[in-house]
Amino acid sequence: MSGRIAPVTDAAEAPAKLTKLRTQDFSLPVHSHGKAKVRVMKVVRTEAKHFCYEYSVDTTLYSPTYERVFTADDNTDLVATDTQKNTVYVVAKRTKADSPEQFAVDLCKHFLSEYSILTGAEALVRQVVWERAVVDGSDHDHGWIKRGPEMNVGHCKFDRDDVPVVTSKLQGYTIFKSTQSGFANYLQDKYTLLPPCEERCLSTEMDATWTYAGDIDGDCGGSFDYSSLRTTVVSELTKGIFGPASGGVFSVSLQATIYDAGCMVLTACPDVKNIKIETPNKHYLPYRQLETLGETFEDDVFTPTDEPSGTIQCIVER
Ligand SMILES: O=c1[nH]c(=O)c2[nH]c(=O)[nH]c2[nH]1
Repeated sequence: MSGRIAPVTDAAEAPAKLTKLRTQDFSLPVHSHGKAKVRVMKVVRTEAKHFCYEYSVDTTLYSPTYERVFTADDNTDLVATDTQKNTVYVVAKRTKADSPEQFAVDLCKHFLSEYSILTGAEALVRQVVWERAVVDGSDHDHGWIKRGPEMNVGHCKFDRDDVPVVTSKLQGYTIFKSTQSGFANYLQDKYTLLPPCEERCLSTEMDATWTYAGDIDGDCGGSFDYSSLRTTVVSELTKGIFGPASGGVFSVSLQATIYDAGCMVLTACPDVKNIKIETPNKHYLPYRQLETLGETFEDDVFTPTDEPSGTIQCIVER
């Protein structure tokens, strides 16, 4: 936005402005407008404890009528992207959402009920994960810590006269296994340098995206408890990758491990229709030069590398 605000002159008096240079019109099959990365922190204060929800929100609005904004210099009834930004704060004030999914549904619902010109609304809500601090073994009532790049993401696409379609994502869930992983029996040819191994470290910055099986209540999208479903999804993924706390589970490949974990999610969560798991395989390479330095490599000193990474992914569906 420019800092200079010129008064809007009466169109009848104003000299005509040159507004287009095109010599031909073409069709406009796709258009939308929205605001990206609106950051908001909502603090909920109860007598016993506080809760905090930090979000970065993208909104997108749809209306075929808005074609005229692109093609005919006509901004009539356009919900400005600045208004969309303000709406994020107003809905944050009013919402009872305790999940990014529910906040996304509430935002879409607000836009559709407020502006009849809209045929659809979309919200992408990325939640920064603040972890309650633990002091002397107890959960702190208002202290928080942020660890790692992890985000909880909720997405809602709500077309008028349809039901909201919600997708959930766990982004940047970064894990490391210091044993119980190997990789062998793969194709060996003249291009292969990697030695097979029965013992290695396994690490990934996982993204998991899941969709829901049943219809969401068209009125408010409130029929799923997204927050507790997410807790179950994350705990099944964690269990699937690491195995039991004592002893773990052996990973033959990242492929086999993420399929196993995906199946566990679908078994534990009947409301989840499918889950996409994306795992860049971050390699911890044995630092074998230790031997040249007079030390012995005993599966203990590694060089962390995340580039290049393997890109292992799958969708597991019921
Ligand atoms: O779990 C793995 N899967 C692969 O496909 C692969 N490829 C590779 O070089 N290392 C690994 N590890």
